Amino acid sequence: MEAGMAVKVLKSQRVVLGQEICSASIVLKDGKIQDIVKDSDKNKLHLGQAMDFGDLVIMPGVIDSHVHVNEPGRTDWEGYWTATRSAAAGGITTIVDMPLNSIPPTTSLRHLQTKLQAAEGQCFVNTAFWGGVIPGNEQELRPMISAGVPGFKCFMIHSGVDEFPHVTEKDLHKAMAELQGTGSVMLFHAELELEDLKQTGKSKADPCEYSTFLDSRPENMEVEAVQQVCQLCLRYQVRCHIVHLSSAKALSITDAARKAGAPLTVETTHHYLNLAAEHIPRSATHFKCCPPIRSQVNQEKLWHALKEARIDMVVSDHSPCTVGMKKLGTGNFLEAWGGIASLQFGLPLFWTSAKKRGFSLQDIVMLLCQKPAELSSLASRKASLLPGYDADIVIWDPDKEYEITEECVHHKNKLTPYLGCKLHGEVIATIVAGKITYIKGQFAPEPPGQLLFVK
Ligand SMILES: NC(=O)N[C@H]1NC(=O)NC1=O
Ligand SMILES: [Zn+2]
Ligand SMILES: [Zn+2]
Repeated sequence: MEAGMAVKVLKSQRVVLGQEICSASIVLKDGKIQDIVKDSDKNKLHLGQAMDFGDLVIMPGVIDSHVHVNEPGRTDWEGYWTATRSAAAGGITTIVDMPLNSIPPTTSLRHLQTKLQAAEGQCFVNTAFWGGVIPGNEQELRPMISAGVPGFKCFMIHSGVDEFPHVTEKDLHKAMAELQGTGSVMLFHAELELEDLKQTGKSKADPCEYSTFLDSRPENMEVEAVQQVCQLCLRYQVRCHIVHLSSAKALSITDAARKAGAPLTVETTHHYLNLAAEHIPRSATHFKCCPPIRSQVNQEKLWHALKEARIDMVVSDHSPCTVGMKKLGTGNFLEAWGGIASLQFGLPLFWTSAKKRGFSLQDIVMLLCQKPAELSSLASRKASLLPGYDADIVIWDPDKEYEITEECVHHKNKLTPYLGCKLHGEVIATIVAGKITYIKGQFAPEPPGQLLFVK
C-alpha cells in the first residue's frame, strides 16, 4: 500500500453504505466505483487481492465546499499544493475554492481561467471553483456558469480584501435575475453594516480583548443580512445559501423562509461548533474570523439546529494568512486578519464533538459529504459509495486519539486555534479518483486531484 498506487479492491468491516454500516468490499476501476460487494452477498465471484482495512471506517471522502486557497496572488497565505495536501491528510477528497483572496479574484471568465492555470497539476484532491459576484459583473455570470462553476459567492459587507468589493441590494437584484433558470446557487456572506453602529463610531474599548471585537459585529448584523437574503430567495426562486452562519438567532428567519418555499440552505463551520467567545484568550487573534465566534450558549443552539436539520452542513471556511497578518505581536483584534485556518482538521474536530452528542457516522456522511456535494452540484457523482460514482474515499479510525502539533499540520501557515487540541479520529488513507493520494503521512508523488466543472 503505497501513496500514488491505483486501488483495485478495498474492504473493511465498517463500510458506510447509505444508512447501513456493514462488512463489504469496494471494487474500483478507472477512477470509479465499479461494484460494492457485501460480505453477506455469498453468490458474488471471488474478488482476488483486496486491501483489507480491518475494522477501520470506509466512507465517501469529505467535501469541503468553503476553502480559500488564495493562489495566485496571495500564495504566501496558502496555495493549491499545500491546501490540497492538508485536505488529503484530513480525509477530504474535494474542495471548492472561494473566489476571493487570490489575485485576481474569480469574478470573470478570464480570471477563472487564470485560476485554473494556477491550480493545474498541483491538486492532491479534486478542486472546483466558486465564481464571485461583485458590483457590475453580472454579464460575467452566465459565461462562468457555462465554464462549469457551480455558483457564486458575494459579500454583503467589506470582504477584507479591496479587490473583492461587497454588493448592495441593487447589485443583488441584477445578479439574482441573471441566475434565474440556470440552476446555479448564490452564496452569501451574510453580515450587514448597521447604521446605528456606524454612528457610535470607534469604540474606546481595549482592542486586545476578544469582547471588543465581538461587540463590533453584533448578531443583528447577521440577522438583518439573513432577512434580506431570504426575501431575495423567495422573490427570485434562485437557490441561495448562507455561508458560515454563526448566530443561532438568524435561524428562525431561515426556518420561516424555507417553510414559505425558499430554496435556501445553511452551513455552519467547525469553529462555531467547537470554539466559544468566553474561552478566547486576550490577544489570541488566531481565533478571529467573521462573523465572530459567539457565546457558549449560542454554540449549543447551533448544535441543536444541526441535529434538527435546520442547518444543512458543516464546512471549514479555511481562510489562512501569513503569521504576520495575525498581528500576534500587538495582539490587536481589530487590526488582525479575520480568518481561521483549519482545513485539515474538519473531520476529527467534528467527530470528536459530534459523537458525544449522539451523531452517527451516517450523520457525518450527510453533513460533511452529501450536503456540501449537493450544494456544489456534485452529488450525482460524488459523496456516495455506489457503483458508477467517483472513487473518492476516506479510510479512518474514529477511535484513535491524538494531539494536533505543528509538525502534523500541512497548511502553508501552521497557525490554527486547534494546536494542542486532543482529537478523536485519525485519517489513515485518502483515495482520490481511485488512487491513494495520502496514506499514513505519505503523499502521492503525482497529485491525482482533478479540476471539477459542473454542467
Ligand atoms: N476574505 C475572507 O477570507 N474572509 C473570510 N474570513 C473570515 O473570517 N470570514 C470570511 O468571510
Ligand atoms: Zn465569508
Ligand atoms: Zn470564507
